[in-house]
Amino acid sequence: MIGPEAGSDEEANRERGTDPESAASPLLEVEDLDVHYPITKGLLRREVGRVRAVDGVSFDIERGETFGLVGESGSGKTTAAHSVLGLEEPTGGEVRFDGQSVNELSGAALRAFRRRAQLVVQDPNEAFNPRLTMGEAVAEPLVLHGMEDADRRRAIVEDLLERVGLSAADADRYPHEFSGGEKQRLSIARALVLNPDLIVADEPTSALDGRVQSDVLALLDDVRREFNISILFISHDIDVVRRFCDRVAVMYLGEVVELGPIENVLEFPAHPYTRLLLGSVPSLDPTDQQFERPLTDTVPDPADPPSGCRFHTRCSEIVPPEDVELPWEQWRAVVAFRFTLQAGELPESIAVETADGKLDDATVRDRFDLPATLQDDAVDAGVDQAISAVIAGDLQTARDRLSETVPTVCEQRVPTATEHEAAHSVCCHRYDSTVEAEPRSWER
Ligand SMILES: Nc1ncnc2c1ncn2[C@@H]1O[C@H](COP(=O)(O)OP(=O)(O)OP(=O)(O)O)[C@@H](O)[C@H]1O
Repeated sequence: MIGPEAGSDEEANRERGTDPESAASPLLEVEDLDVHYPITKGLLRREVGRVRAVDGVSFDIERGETFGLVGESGSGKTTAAHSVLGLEEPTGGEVRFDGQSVNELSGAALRAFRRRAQLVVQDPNEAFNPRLTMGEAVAEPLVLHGMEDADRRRAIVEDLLERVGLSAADADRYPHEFSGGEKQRLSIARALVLNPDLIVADEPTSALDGRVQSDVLALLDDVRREFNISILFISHDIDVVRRFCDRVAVMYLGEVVELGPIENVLEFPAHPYTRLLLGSVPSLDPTDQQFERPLTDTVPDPADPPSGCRFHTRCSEIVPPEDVELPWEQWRAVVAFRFTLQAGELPESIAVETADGKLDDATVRDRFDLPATLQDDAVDAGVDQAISAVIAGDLQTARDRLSETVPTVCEQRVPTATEHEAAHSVCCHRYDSTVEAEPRSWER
């Protein structure tokens, strides 16, 4: 073993989860996790709202598995990761490690957990004290956990440095003498020194260049295999997750919208948000189909998330009301108009022309790809009124008119997780048998 000596075999087995009873359950279980941050106001710090950074998130991680959490910045990945490590107290739900609730751990059990679950952060420059040699830095957790024998610490550190592709002599060098990639290798060595069962890697390669990124990913993969370590891998980059993870959960505004085996989710993405993330990965193949753009680029504020499906304000697959009869392109143009106005993303030219009193119906239609007449009479009338309101500079009336004209189930009901394929679930109304809408086809 790499780290400090364990006690009895039974204890060691229990700690590493290799006794038959604990090995049967996942190493990590995250159940209905909420982390809400209060928004306060005034001297008395009165709570006026909450940032729902993580909202009802559930997933498991098996022993030796690499599980990815992917989503845009602000989707709640880091907050979820910090709760897994017990660094952030959940507002609701539970994190269980080897069957035990992380937030109820204390004394020896808490110390054991701190040993068994380690964090590797994004920026290796922040991870090391410039005044400590790398040997001292990597050995620090051993000291904190009571290993007094300096020769033994040194032997463990030298062995680890070689395992992560550096040399034993590097133990005597200081952080500034290493490149970013080498420092990230050293962070991994430090995470390994206590013989962990779980490594939480928060964007571990996003501060590194392409080639170095691949080397660090390969190293993480090697140590996972060699030591049967589970990895919770956090990234905004779906392509990195594809190369590295066994399963993935896609997060949007604090919620998991799709979860399943990596090849399944990324080859047959069911959720429009997953499709959007995949579409934003540039393809080397020019014959690849271009994906539909989101309705708007504005990511809503997690302190005030949209009702129903949180993605509906950007979703290019948003479900039309049952009584609306429009060709797909017209429906898409109408909802893009609606949610662009709602997000306040009015094109600058329109804002200027409104102020000058020069805006007319044809210009608004042109900017929003709206035809002169829409095929559905009721929608046509509502859009006419909304355009008149935009020309008059009354955006609130325009928004109200459009939300009355094209209400959608996506804003009215919260979608629940539906089984899409084996072990693959998706939260989208298009997969709900009670909603009159089929999933749209996906081709890459
Ligand atoms: N301590 C805090 N107080 C208030 N809001 C917070 C706090 N920490 C995070 N948030 C908010 O919670 C949301 C989720 O943040 P988080 O850092 O978990 O997202 P992320 O997906 O990891 O994004 P990034 O990749 O940018 O770190 C964001 O809107 C963020 O502003």
